[in-house]
Amino acid sequence: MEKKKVVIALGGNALGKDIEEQKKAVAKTAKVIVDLAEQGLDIIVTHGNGPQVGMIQNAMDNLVVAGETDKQIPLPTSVAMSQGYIGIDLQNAIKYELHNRKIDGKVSTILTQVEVDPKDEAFQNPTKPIGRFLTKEEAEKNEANGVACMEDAGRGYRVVVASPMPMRIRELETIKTLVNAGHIVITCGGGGIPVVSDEDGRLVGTNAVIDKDNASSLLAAKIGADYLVILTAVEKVAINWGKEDQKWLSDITVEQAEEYIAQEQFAKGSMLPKVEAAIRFARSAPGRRTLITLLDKASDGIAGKTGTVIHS
Ligand SMILES: Nc1ncnc2c1ncn2[C@@H]1O[C@H](COP(=O)(O)OP(=O)(O)O)[C@@H](O)[C@H]1O
Ligand SMILES: NC(=O)OP(=O)(O)O
Repeated sequence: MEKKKVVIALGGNALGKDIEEQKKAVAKTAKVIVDLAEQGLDIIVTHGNGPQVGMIQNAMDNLVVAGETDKQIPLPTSVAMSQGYIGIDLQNAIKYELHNRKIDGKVSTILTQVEVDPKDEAFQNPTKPIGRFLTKEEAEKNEANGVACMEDAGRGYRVVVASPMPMRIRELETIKTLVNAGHIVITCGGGGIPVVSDEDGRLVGTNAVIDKDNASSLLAAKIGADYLVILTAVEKVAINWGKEDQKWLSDITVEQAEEYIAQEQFAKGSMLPKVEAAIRFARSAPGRRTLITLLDKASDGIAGKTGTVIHS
């Protein structure tokens, strides 16, 4: 019997806030991933890069400020860098966990390019938070210098960049080949390196950060996954989030999810893209389900004991 395929999308807390924290965080994340692999599931891992890509851009911009170069690093190049350094830590942590459990598993990280539509309206309306949280004063200073900022789900202000919808995963065939060969595959890091096709069919990076949950939903649909698991900083999705009458959701249909979206129950740039990604995945074929929960609760969630499941 064919093994069930699960796409696991890792949020910020699975990676830690800086390079030191990342080393520790991925060790814990790797245990969760290998637990699921041991249940006989084919695992494809994706991850975010919001804090990391902001940090890289900042570091690169500081080189310009320091006069060490006059060339700014394009955002898609920073996305590629984030895929590399997050991917290698994840890959090595999963490999080590497999080794500790005496499992002879294969793990690969794929630098993944994701095509977007250059006419996507998102290029005119930046919504993707990147980098660290800022104070209101820092955000206002950025705005005055032409750097868009936005309040992020009640947690502070952050720089925001364009986040077009992912259209096509260019390395899809490579991903399928490696999954079919039994690899745990790390792909679509940071939503994928955003590219557009030029007139000669060349792929050219474009200034954006694709939402990793949207990219994960597209990937899950295209590789025929059974389950999309979005691991984040909350055990369940809520309505009336942060209010006195907050209510956790365990199991909702896509129609109920759409009603809640219409009521603006989910914050833009954080929970909203997750729920929208889940809806698109559920609609891509019958029986497809998305679980949203905490990293530590992934196994319990897959066993139906916790988390929020969104289905047709
Ligand atoms: N309705 C909601 N229910 C639960 N969490 C919500 C809701 N609206 C906003 N959030 C926030 O969204 C966060 C998850 O989004 P985010 O931090 O962007 O995810 P990621 O883990 O992918 O980095 C939660 O930790 C919570 O603070
Ligand atoms: N690219 C992306 O969606 O990153 P986060 O999940 O860290 O926001």
